[in-house]
Amino acid sequence: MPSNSGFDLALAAESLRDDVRRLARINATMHPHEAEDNAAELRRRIAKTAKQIAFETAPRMDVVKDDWIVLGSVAAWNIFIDWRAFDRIPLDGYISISDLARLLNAQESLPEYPPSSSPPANSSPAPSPTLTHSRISPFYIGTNPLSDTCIVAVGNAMKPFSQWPEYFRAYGRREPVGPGFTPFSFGWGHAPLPPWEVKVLYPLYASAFMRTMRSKQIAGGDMVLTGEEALCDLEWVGIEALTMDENAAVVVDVGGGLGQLIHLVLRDVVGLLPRQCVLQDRREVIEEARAELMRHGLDEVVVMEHDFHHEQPIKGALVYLLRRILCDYSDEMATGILRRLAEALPADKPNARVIIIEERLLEVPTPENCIVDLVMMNLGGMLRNYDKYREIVAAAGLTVVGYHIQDGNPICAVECVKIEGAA
Ligand SMILES: C[S@@+](CC[C@H](N)C(=O)[O-])C[C@H]1O[C@@H](n2cnc3c(N)ncnc32)[C@H](O)[C@@H]1O
Repeated sequence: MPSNSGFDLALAAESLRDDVRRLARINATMHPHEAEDNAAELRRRIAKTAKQIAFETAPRMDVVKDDWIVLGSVAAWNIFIDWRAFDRIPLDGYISISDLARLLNAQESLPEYPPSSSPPANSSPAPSPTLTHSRISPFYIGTNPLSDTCIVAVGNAMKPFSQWPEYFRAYGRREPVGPGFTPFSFGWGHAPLPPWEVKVLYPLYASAFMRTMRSKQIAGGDMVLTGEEALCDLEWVGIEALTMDENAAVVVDVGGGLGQLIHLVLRDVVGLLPRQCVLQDRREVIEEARAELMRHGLDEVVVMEHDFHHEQPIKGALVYLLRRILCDYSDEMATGILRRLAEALPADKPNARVIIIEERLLEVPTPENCIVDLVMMNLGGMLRNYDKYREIVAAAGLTVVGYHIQDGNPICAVECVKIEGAA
């Protein structure tokens, strides 16, 4: 019967039952470890329907309380990650709470409140109280790239979120424009500083953040850059690079982090030489970026310190890449960054361009897309759609010549060239 919200409980329950049977049939044909990573869409649908049913049927107070439990659970896995407690739990066994407490140098009563995602297994043959891994908690082990993403989810999202009431009381009910006085800076106790200056004060957090940028598991982390599968096919860049001086700057990755995108560009774009690529970033990132590129045999990539709010020192490159940069900034600041690149584009290469690659604001935002947008607001930025890109790009003296999106992928690539006659 449909509820007040239009949700048809009986229909949902039937489709849940059918999907669960489908999954059980798939699981039956596979080894449990294989089955875990299979049928992702089906699993997602089951979980979503089950959550909807729970939301529509549970006593209303329980739904409210569930959110409180989530808050506690986040606090628990956050401290377990910080103390590397997950790393101490054997993958195929258990650890007693007292042994864990001893290894963590913590009072025994503290790890007695385990993150809810790692409940002690009922079938554990160990004397209680013990902890075992759940199917999720190995993701929180320090060597797993997802654990860095969890650290960043707390630092960029939960910490500022929890201070929103004070933030908006102090600065008014409007979106931040940056660079300082962002919810992120406020949440970390350094309101006047821009977020990147705050991160410098917390080197462990800053390195966890840089590692997440390298992660292939976050949106846009693993991109194909040529051919039919590419979001934005850069094959032409390699062809053109062959006609250019071997030491000319062809591709400049502005705010390129540890070189994760340059690495993919050089993997895919045939004809482009490492020495024709430039990676620019902040001072504290550059040394690590150089070491990282050397580790991948890309020591000929030119690595330089540069602040993208200032004049671009490399003039006349064929492509300036801005991946996951503009979404951190308000329209005014993003326009400033683009204008520096518009000024650097060569007048004699009409196909030279700035390419923006980052998550876009979806027409029908998914819950994940909404959260990313809110996290960007914490930093003083936002997600944008085609119209919003067109506005900031035009304000910078550029025009959009390509807007590339793919079904089921929130990342977009925006290709921009200089408006003829623009200074
Ligand atoms: C969100 S990360 C994106 C990194 C990389 N472009 C990617 O997509 O993986 C933002 C990058 O911009 C760099 N950054 C921040 N402010 C900068 C500035 N003013 N000038 C140059 N780089 C900056 C950061 O150090 C970081 O590497």
